[in-house]
Amino acid sequence: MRRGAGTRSGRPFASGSLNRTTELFVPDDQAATASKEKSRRNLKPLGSLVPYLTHYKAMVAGACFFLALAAITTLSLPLAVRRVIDHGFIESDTGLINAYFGMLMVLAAVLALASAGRYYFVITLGERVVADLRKAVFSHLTRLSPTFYDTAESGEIVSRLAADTTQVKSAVGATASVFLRNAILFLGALAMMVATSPALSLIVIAAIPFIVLPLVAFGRGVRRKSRHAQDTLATANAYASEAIGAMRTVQAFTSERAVTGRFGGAVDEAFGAARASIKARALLTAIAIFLIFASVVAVLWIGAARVTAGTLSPGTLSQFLLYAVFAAGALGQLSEVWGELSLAAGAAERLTELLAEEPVIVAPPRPAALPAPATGRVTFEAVSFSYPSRPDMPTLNGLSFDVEPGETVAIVGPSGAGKSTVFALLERFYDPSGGRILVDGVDLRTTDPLELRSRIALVPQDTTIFAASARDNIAFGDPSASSEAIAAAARQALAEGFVKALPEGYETLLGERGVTLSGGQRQRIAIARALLRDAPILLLDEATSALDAESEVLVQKALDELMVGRTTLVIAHRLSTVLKADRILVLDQGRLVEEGNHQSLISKGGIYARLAKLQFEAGRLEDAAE
Ligand SMILES: Nc1ncnc2c1ncn2[C@@H]1O[C@H](COP(=O)(O)OP(=O)(O)OP(=O)(O)O)[C@@H](O)[C@H]1O
Repeated sequence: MRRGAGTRSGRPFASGSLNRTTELFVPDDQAATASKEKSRRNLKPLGSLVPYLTHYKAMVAGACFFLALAAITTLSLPLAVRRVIDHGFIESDTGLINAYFGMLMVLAAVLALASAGRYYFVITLGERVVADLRKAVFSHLTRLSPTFYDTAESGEIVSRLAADTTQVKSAVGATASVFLRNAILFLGALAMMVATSPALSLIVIAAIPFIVLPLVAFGRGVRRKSRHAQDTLATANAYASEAIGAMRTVQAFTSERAVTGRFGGAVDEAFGAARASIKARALLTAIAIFLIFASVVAVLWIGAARVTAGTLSPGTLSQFLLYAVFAAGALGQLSEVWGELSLAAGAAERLTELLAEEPVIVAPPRPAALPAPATGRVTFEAVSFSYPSRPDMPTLNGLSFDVEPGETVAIVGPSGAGKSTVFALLERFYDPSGGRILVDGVDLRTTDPLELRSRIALVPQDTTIFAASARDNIAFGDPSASSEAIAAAARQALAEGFVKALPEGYETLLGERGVTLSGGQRQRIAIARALLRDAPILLLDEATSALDAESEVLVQKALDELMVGRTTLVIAHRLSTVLKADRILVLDQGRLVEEGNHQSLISKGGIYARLAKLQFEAGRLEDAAE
C-alpha cells in the first residue's frame, strides 16, 4: 500500500488530460497536435457552468436587467449630446440647454445605479457559483478510488481546486459581465451608427473584417501561450506543496539548496512562460488599439469633409463618432476579455474533466445487503491482484484464507509480500483481478462499498492527525458521536489521561498549527477512533517504529480492549502480537506459504522461522528487559 516516490511521477490520469506535467515531456510533434486541438476549442466548456447558474435564477435575472439598463443608458448618451450640439448651442435657448443637461444628469444617475447593480449581482453570482463548484469538485474528489490517487499528483489537484476555480470565478463574475456589456454595447452602437448615418456606417462595417480577423488569428497564439504558462505554474506549485509537506525529510537530508534550486527552476520556467504570454498579449493590445483608433480617425476624417461640404450636421457627426468610439471601445474590450474567457474556459474544462473522472469502485445498481447482525467472517477465495498502475506485476497470487468471526489472525511476511494489499482489497479500495473476497458470506463486488467499510475499523501504521480538535480527531469516523461516547472511547484507548492534560483538553487543536502528539499518543488516538466506530472487523497495521516500553504497554493494553469480540486481522511486527494471535498467515510474493501458530511454524523451520528470528529478535530482547 505504501507508495514509493516513483509511483507518483507524472503518469497521466485515466482521462489522460489532467496531468499537465507529462505534456512537457511529450515529443514536439505530439505536443503541437495537442495544442492545435486545444486552440480549436472555444468557450464551450464554460457551458458546463450553466447548471450551477440555474440555481440562482433571480440573481441571473438581476444581473441581466442591470446589464441591459447600463448598456441602454450608455447608448442613449450620444442622442442627448447630438441634441445639445445641434439645437442647444445654436438656438441659445438657456431653458432648452438646461433641460438637455438635466436629462444628461438623470442619465448619469441611472448609469451609475445600473453599473452598481450590475457589479453587485454579477460578482456575487461569480462568488456563489465558484463556491458551489469548489464544493462539488472536492466532494467528487473524496469519492474517487485510490486508483486515481495512485497516479495523480495531489499538489496539482489542489492547485486545480484553487487556481482553476478562481479563474472560473473571474469569468463568471467580472469577465462575463464585461463581455456581455461590451457585446450589447457593440451591437447597440453598431445599430445606432447605421441609424445615424448609413453611408458612414458602410465604410466602418467594411473595415471591421480587417480589424477583427488579425485580432482573432493572433488571439489564438496568445491563448496557447497563456495555457502553457498556467501549466508550468501548476507544476511549480505541485513541487512546492510536495516539498513543504516533507520539510523534515528535506532538512534531515540537508537538501534545502537542492529543493530550492529545483523549485526556483520551476518558478523561472513558469515566469518565462508567463512573460512569453504577456509579450504576446501586449502586442495584441497594441495591434488592437492601433487598428481600432486608426479606423475611428479615418471615419472622423471622412465625416469632417462631409460637414464642410454641408451634407452632414456637426451634431450628427458627433453622435456617429460617439457610437463609433463606443463600438470600437467595446470591440477592444471584447478582444481583451475573450482571452480571459478562454483561459477560464480552459480552467472550466479541467475542472469538468476532474468531475468526469469516474470512481472505479462503485456500488452495483442493486447492492446486496450485508447480513445483520454482522458476524465478521472474512474469506479470500483464490484472490489474484495487480495494482492498476503496475498491471504486469502480480501482487497477490491465488490467495485463499478464511477468518472466523471473532478470530485474531496475524499476517506476517517479508516486505513487499502483499500484506497491506490484503487490507486494501478488504476495504475494497481495489477489486481483485481473479477470485472473490467475501465478508459475512457476501461477495464485496455485489455490495455497497460504503456499507462494507462501515463494518471495518482500520488502525493504520501511521495515524493521520487532522488539524482539528482532539475531540474531532477521535470522532473522525463518527462525527455525530456524543461527548460521552467520545470520552468513553478515549478512556478505553487509554488516551483520556493525555488528552485531558492538553492545554484545552478535548478542544485542543492538534496536528498542523496545533499540538504535536508523540507516536504512542497518535496510536492511541487511532485506537479511540476505531473503538468509537465499533465495527465488527478490525484491521490493524502494527507500527514498526518502536515505542518506549511504557507507551508500548499502554498501546498494547488499548489494543487488547479494541480487539475484544471483533474479527481482527493484524499485520504483525511484534512477537507479543503473533504469540497472542489465534492463527498466523505467512505471505510471500503474494502467496500464502505457511499457516499455523507460532510454535508450529517455528518448528517447521521455513520462512516464518527465518523471519521470526530476524524480525522478532528485538521484541524478545525487549521482553527480556522488562
Ligand atoms: N498503490 C500501489 N501501486 C502500485 N504498486 C503498489 C501499490 N502499493 C503497493 N504496491 C506494490 O505491491 C507490492 C506489495 O505491497 P504491500 O504494501 O502490500 O506489501 P507489504 O507486505 O505490506 O510490505 P511492507 O511490509 O513493506 O509494508 C509491493 O511490491 C509494492 O511495491
